[in-house]
Amino acid sequence: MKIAIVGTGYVGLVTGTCFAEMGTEVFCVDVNTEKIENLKKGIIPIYEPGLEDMVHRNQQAGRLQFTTDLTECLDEVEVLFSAVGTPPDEDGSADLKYVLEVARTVGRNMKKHILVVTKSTVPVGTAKKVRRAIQEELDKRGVEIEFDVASNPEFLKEGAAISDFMSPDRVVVGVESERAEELMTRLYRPFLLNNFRVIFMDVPSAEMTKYAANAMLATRISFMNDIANLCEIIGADVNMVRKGIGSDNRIGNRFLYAGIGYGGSCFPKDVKALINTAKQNNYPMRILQAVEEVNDEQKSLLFHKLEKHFNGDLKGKRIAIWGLAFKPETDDMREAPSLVLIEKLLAAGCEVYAYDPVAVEESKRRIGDVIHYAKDIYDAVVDADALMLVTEWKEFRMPSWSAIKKLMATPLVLDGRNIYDIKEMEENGFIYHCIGR
Ligand SMILES: NC(=O)C1=CN([C@@H]2O[C@H](COP(=O)(O)OP(=O)(O)OC[C@H]3O[C@@H](n4cnc5c(N)ncnc54)[C@H](O)[C@@H]3O)[C@@H](O)[C@H]2O)C=CC1
Ligand SMILES: O=C(O)[C@H]1O[C@H](OP(=O)(O)OP(=O)(O)OC[C@H]2O[C@@H](n3ccc(=O)[nH]c3=O)[C@H](O)[C@@H]2O)[C@H](O)[C@@H](O)[C@@H]1O
Repeated sequence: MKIAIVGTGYVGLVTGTCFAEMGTEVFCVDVNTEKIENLKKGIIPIYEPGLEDMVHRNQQAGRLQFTTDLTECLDEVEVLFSAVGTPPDEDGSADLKYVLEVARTVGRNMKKHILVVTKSTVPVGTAKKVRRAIQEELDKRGVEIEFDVASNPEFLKEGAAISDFMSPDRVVVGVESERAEELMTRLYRPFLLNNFRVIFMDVPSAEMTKYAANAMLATRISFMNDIANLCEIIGADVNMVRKGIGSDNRIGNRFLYAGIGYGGSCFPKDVKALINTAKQNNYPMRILQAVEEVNDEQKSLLFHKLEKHFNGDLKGKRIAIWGLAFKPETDDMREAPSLVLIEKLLAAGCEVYAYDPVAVEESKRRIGDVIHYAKDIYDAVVDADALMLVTEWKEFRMPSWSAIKKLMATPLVLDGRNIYDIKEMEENGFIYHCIGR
C-alpha cells in the first residue's frame, strides 16, 4: 500500500518511518523546505534513539521518500495521515489552522478516493471540520469524489518513540465507514500480528480518548507531586509511598514519579485544551484545573529550595544545572522545567552553567547565550554554589562525587528527579535536597 504522511515532525517522521519499516511505501510531506532537503540527504532534524538508522535503511530501500509537494503523491496514495502541529491558541484551545490547511490542499487536488486520517491531537469535532473543508473545496471545483475521514490519535512518547510505535499497547481508530476500517486494519495488522489490539470506535470518542489519556497521565503526576510536597512537610518519603501504592495492580507503578513538574509539547498543551473544550461547553474541569495549578507551582520548587538555603540572597551565586531537555533521551525543550528554573535564577542574579548531553543546540536556539554551556557534568560544577539536577539522563546517575565535591564551592545538591540516595549523598559530605522526603 502507498500512503502519505503530512507533517514531518516528531510524530510524522516516526510514523512514516515505522510504516515504511513494515513494507508500506511512504511519502513524507512537509512545508518546511530546509527540513525536507536535509531529510533527502539523510540528515534527521530531531534526536530520537534508533530513528536515524531506520530512516536511512528505508530511504535506501526506496520505501521512504520526502517531498514538499503533496500533489506529487496524492494520486498514488490510498491513505493520508495528517500529523501537523496543533499548537495552543491564545486561549489554550488547539489551533487547527495547519490541520484544516492540509484538508483544503487535499480537497483542491484529489482526483480519486482517499482516506484522510488525523493523527495530530485534535478536539472532538475536528474530523467533521476536516470533512467540511475537503467537501467545500470539491464543491468549488464542481467535482464529486468520494472520500473518508478517520481519527487515529498517537500515543508515542518522545525518547521511546520507535518502540512505542512498533509495539503499541493499543491503537485507537475512530471510523465512519467499513472501507476506512478495512484500510486501517490492513495498515496496522503487521504491527500486531499475534495480538490485534486496534480498538475501533466512533470518531468523537477516538478524538476524546487522546485528551483523556494525556490528562489522566498528567493527573497522576500532579497527584504524586502534591503527595510528595505533603510527605516533605509531615516526614514521610514519597519514594516509599510510590512503591507502596504502585504495587497495587489497580494503581500500577508507572507515571507515579514525583519531580519538578511535567513538561513537553503535549501534557501542558493538551490539559489546557481539554479545560478549554469543557469551558466552551459550560462544564468546569475542576480536577484538571488543579492538575495545572500544581504543575505550574512544582516547576518553581527547586528554585524555592535554593532560595531557602541561601536565605533569599542569590545574587552572584554560581549555579550548575544538569539537564535542559524536558525529559531524557530527547533534545526537545518545549515547556521544559529547566526554562522556568533558568528564568528565575537569572532574575535573582545567579550565573548559570548548564550541561545536557543533546539539548545544548536547542537551548542556544531558544534562549541564546544568557547562560554558560559546560562541556560535561564536571565542567558545569566548577566553583558552583549549588548543583541542580533537572533531567534524569542516565549519564548523571553515577558521577564521581569525590571529584565533584573538590570542584564545587559549596557542596549543595538539589535533585529535582529523586535519583540519588540521601544516605550516600550525606556520607559523601553533601547537603542534599530532593522532592518529597
Ligand atoms: N511530539 C509528540 O511526542 C507527540 C505529538 N502528538 C501530536 O501530534 C501532532 C504533531 O506533533 P509534533 O510531531 O510534535 O509536531 P512538530 O511541530 O514536531 O511537527 C509538525 C510538522 O508539521 C509541518 N507542517 C505544518 N503545516 C503543514 C502543512 N500544511 N503541510 C505539511 N506540513 C506542515 C511543520 O513544518 C512541522 O514539521 C500534534 O498535534 C501533537 O499534539 C501526539 C503524540 C505524541
Ligand atoms: O501526546 C503526546 O505528545 C505524548 O505525551 C506524553 O509523552 P511525552 O510528552 O513524550 O513524555 P512523557 O514520558 O510522558 O513525559 C512527560 C513529562 O512528564 C514528566 N513525568 C513523567 C512520568 C512521571 O512519573 N513523572 C513525571 O514528572 C516527564 O519528566 C516529562 O516532563 C505521553 O506519555 C504520550 O503517551 C503521548 O503520546
